[in-house]
Amino acid sequence: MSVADEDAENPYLRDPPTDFASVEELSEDEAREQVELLREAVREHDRRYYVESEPLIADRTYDALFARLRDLEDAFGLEHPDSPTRSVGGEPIEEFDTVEHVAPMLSIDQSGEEEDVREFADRVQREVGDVDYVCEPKFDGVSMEFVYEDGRLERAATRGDGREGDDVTRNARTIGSVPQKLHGDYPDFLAVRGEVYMPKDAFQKHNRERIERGEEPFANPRNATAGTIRQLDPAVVADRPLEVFFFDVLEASDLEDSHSAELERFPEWGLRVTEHVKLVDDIDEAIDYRDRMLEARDDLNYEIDGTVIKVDARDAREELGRTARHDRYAFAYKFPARAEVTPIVDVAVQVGRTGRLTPVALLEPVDVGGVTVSRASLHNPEEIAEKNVGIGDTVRVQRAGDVIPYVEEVVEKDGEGHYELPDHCPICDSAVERDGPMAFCTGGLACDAQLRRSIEYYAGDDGLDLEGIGEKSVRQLVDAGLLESVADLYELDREDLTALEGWGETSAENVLDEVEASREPPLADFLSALGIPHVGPTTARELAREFGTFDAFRETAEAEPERLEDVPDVGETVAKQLHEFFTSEANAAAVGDLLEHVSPQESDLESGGDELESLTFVFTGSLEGVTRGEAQETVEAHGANATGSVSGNTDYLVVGENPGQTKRDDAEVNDVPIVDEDEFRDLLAEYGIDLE
Ligand SMILES: NC(=O)c1ccc[n+]([C@@H]2O[C@H](COP(=O)([O-])OP(=O)(O)OC[C@H]3O[C@@H](n4cnc5c(N)ncnc54)[C@H](O)[C@@H]3O)[C@@H](O)[C@H]2O)c1
Repeated sequence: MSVADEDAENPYLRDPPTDFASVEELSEDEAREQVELLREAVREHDRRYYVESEPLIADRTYDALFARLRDLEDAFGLEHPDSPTRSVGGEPIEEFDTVEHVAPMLSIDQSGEEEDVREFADRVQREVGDVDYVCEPKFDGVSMEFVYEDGRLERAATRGDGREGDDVTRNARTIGSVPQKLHGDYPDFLAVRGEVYMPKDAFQKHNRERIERGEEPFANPRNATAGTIRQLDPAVVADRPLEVFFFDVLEASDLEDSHSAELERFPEWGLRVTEHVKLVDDIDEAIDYRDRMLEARDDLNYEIDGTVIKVDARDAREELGRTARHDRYAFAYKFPARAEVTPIVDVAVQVGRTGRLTPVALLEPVDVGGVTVSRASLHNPEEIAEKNVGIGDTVRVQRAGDVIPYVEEVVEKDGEGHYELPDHCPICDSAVERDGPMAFCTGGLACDAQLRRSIEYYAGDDGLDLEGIGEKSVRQLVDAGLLESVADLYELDREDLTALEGWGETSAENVLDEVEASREPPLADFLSALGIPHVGPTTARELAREFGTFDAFRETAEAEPERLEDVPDVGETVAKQLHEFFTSEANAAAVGDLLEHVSPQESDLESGGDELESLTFVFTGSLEGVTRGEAQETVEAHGANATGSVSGNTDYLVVGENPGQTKRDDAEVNDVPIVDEDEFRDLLAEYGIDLE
């Protein structure tokens, strides 16, 4: 990418500005540069949104970037056929067959402003005269093409880039409202467009189950749908409740002469249509329709983000034509973002690494500062009682920085009383105990949630950073009975792993190599990996620096905890936590088991200088001659930071053998230089540092 400063991140990727200087204030060169950055960012946002289903920014922010790009292209004559303003959506993904659509699946021109809707109607009037419009809800789901030949479902595909999409027929067949066979007097060939979605109630239930199983919940029903339809295993899709509304004919061997006439036939053929379709004869009525739907929105069991106004007559549609991106016969009149006040639909309980229970409110999705929020923390039972929050209450939701949203206050009380935590753990059924304002599951590592989280932490960014061991694989390994403690990681063997679904020789080998390479971790990493409350990588580094060996540290923690307070970063609370941790029988046993397999190295954190100060390194894959932990320790000893994940603040990603894909992708997105081991050694040599 051609950015002036190679190390700078594209400013439109994360937290981009949405207020721009007027286009007249830019010189041509500035405009060109901004257009280039915007194109690159919009392409990346499209990929994250359509392909990964994990957008980085809110839709409103994306819309502002897109509009800016279009404005600049128009004002400076910079249109280009490869610009994202000239195409739709994302590329198809590799795992599915790519299929060409029967007819292009375009996007819809859209706005939340009444004056833009009127402008659309004026243009229609100018070009084709008076028309009737069909008004429909704009479903916020995933757009798909369904092809029926002789009444049989032959193919279902995602929109992809509008021309080609992913063939997800096997998944679509598991959706109850997608007929395998049409009824009545259907055309021999029929390609229809429909929107697949997850009903709101099913979404809440599904998210609750995910939270309680310790999985990451989906941000909103649209993401849940997109993530589900792209599952490789149709059984997973069948297990998740999806529905469809059909809303357009893409092509048919026998066409009606209006959209409304076609829609009327859909139910006759078994194609589900929303009951809210309305035929109107002028734009004022279409605007009224949108206002009424805005009021009805919360009563529907599916998400809508506006209404679509479509010219009814087929010949007028044809005459209006299309641009590369959208059909000119339709316009989406979007709803404004929701207010940050919303009802609590349900409460799920999350169990953390230390057994702490966190109640999570499941909300009707609501817009908070441009981000759709569908869950919010209720923190702890004391706070719930204080705020008197219960299921059904309407609450105000807040977000503070990156922290997960929380319920600030009740604005409308639905019933008496407040939510009470269960007295048994939802995962392992052990008794729940209160400790001050908080509640804990007493199951310890016998509780699957605590066990999984401890292992994930040990293997995670703040622990020993074992690539290939993350949330999904830990769940699989625990469910298969292969891990009953953190130490069991060191007992895994090839046969166990390759017998698991989705594991091949290579992935098994990589994980075993990672585990093997972690047998002599730097002391600081080992201390952090134990997951002792309040002891993260920074405190662990200070402790390692102070005590040098694990035994010296443990003895002090057990016998003279007050001495720990001499260490920077350690106060009375942390010293007490450390003492309690090492004097608990269960923890002592768990640490003892680990030490059978692992020998933390003596720390020499003090020995370096500060040559690498202000640099941040991330390592991935295995290096020759040294472990990743040792490489990290070396750069840290010389004043640099070594972190577990790549962000805009990373200076170098050092890539060894079998590197992780996510870190590489993140480095590319953030424009972080990627160096191999030789380059890394050369870089250190420039500072007179030898990697041994
Ligand atoms: N946050 C991000 O990074 C990001 C990235 C890309 C796109 N987006 C968002 O996606 C949207 C643009 O995506 P898009 O091009 O898919 O447009 P869109 O989803 O807003 O509108 C077009 C879609 O509307 C659907 N639709 C629903 N009901 C319909 C009906 N009754 N009739 C016709 N079509 C109907 C169609 O399936 C069609 O695909 C924007 O709102 C944008 O903010 C966000």
